[in-house]
Amino acid sequence: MAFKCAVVGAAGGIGQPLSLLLKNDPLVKELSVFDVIPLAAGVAADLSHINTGAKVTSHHGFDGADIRAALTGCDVVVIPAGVPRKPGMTRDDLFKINAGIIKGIAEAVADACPKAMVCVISNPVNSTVPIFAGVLKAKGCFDEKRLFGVSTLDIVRANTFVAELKGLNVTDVNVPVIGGHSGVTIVPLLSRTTPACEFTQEEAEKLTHRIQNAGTEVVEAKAGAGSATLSMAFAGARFANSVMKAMNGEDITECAYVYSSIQDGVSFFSTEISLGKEGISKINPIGKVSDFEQKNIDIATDALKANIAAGENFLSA
Ligand SMILES: NC(=O)C1=CN([C@@H]2O[C@H](COP(=O)(O)OP(=O)(O)OC[C@H]3O[C@@H](n4cnc5c(N)ncnc54)[C@H](O)[C@@H]3O)[C@@H](O)[C@H]2O)C=CC1
Ligand SMILES: O=C([O-])CC(=O)C(=O)O
Repeated sequence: MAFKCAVVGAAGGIGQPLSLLLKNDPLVKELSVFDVIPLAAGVAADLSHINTGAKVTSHHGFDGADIRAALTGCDVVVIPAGVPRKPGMTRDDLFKINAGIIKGIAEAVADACPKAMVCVISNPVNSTVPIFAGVLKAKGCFDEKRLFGVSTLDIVRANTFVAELKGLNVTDVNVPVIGGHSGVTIVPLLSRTTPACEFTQEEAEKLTHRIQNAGTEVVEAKAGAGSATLSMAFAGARFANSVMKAMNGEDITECAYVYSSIQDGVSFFSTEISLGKEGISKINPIGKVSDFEQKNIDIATDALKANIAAGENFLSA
């Protein structure tokens, strides 16, 4: 079975290559391209000339009716809408603008496609996902199995950096990355790398630091012109494809930042999740970790408490 998939923020740096990758995904039967800016129509016209199966439709505009029309009938909604970082900013500095953007999109999802699988890319993910959940709860349609904060780029990066260091074929490597998606909340579980790898303490510390700061590496390299777009499009398309494969009955495991009671003290956390026809079928426990990783999990949990509270307070203000 193939699905109707929307990209919200489709004219942006991530949105355009993400839409391209989804247009090329055989599991997408219709690609609904949405952005507030009129460029969405041009992106859709461009994509529509590609001879793959997905039919392309497009909507744009600031009127709530436009986004609701784009979302109607969608099975999967992927959201890279909102402002990216510039050098010197943290992801939390984006909260002021992106919190409001995410709230509006969540209201539209609740009205137009409350049963869709929702994949939130917009930063700060640690706070935008709690905001999304809060809006759906208020609208009476929150299904914790269908809301995902996309942290896949952290896994993609960890796999790449470990393969480079250990001389492995990168497509064989899998490093679970748990916690959240910013700075110290990003916790790679190098001890659980497959295929099994040994790391010295120095290697583990250096790799962890690089994975936690990889977003900043790109922000600085782009020198004011934005943050990761191409690697994020790749990661977002991989995650959406995993969700759709699971909707078709395949057993799939991915890490994602979700509503979870796995970690004491926080209501959202990323661990490995099993995906099925109805979204999350199981949230896997953290499992065995090294002392270094446990210390990082504790630091991440403290930081996440504040990020989640910021999201919840935004809605109650
Ligand atoms: N989760 C992750 O791993 C990553 C997240 N990001 C985040 O993704 C977001 C987007 O980044 P870029 O594509 O580089 O930014 P961009 O500025 O190039 O594109 C954002 C797009 O969102 C659109 N937009 C703004 N408000 C909207 C609304 N209410 N509805 C629909 N579209 C709207 C804009 O018109 C623009 O086309 C940023 O918040 C960034 O921090 C970026 C990289 C990785
Ligand atoms: O660093 C940023 O601002 C964008 C992002 O989330 C990433 O690249 O991981």
